[in-house]
Amino acid sequence: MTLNFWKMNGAGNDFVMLDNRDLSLVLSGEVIARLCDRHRGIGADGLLCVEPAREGGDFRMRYYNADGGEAEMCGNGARCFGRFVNRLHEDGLTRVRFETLAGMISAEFEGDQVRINMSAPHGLTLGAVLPVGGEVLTVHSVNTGVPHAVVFVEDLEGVPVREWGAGLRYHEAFQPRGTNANFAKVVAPGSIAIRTYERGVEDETLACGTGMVACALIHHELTGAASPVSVLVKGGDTLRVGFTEVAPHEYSDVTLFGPADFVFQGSVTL
Ligand SMILES: N[C@H](CCC[C@H](N)C(=O)O)C(=O)O
Repeated sequence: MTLNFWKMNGAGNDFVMLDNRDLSLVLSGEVIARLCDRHRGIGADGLLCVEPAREGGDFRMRYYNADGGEAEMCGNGARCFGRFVNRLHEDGLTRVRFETLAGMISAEFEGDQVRINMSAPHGLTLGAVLPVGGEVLTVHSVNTGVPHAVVFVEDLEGVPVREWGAGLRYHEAFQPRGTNANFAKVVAPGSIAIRTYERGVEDETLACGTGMVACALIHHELTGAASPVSVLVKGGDTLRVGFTEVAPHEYSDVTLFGPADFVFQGSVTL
């Protein structure tokens, strides 16, 4: 089997992109993990497939983590997915709606920047006190398409992200599905910096879109910071998270605005 792919990058979170509109590709989790392997494959944090719509969208987005497991949603991946399907239509689209396991997502294009309208966040909780890695952390959580734990710290650079991240990712409080783990610090009101340990990558990534949204919403919850919140990620990009608080701890019109770049095109024969 020969796969023609694009490698794309959303603020440092990187992906293999496949056009499977004819549903001819049937890839096992093992093959996806091999494609994402940084030593034995192309190398990526995840893989996205374009599939035909089933529920009224323009397309269906399938997202798989680097370990080959399917996840409900990927914020950086959704921006790349939007640009990828636009490229498949000779960049003739201005807006695209796509189905995900987390609900309908839409993307609008501004050059190489993309604004996505996220699914409604849910399950927001504040202030759980959890033992992690020999420390006791104050942990907030919210599902922004996938589950996220959020810990605000003073010294972001000093956080043992792999140790604390894995500790939260596998913590009993977040089982059976586990969670992504984010560590954030306030740079200024409405401006935060974050680092993320991603479920299914099982390591820190240079950016996590759903994690940025989770941290921005928690920042608003804790400080009242207005929309949009600027989020500086490990890879050095700053993205914007917009939202409307429609009731206490309830949000609509949640958007994520940032880059989605084509890196290279290729083909692999398996
Ligand atoms: N690793 C996440 C999915 C990808 C999230 C991240 N890459 C993003 O940009 O939102 C999970 O399994 O919940």
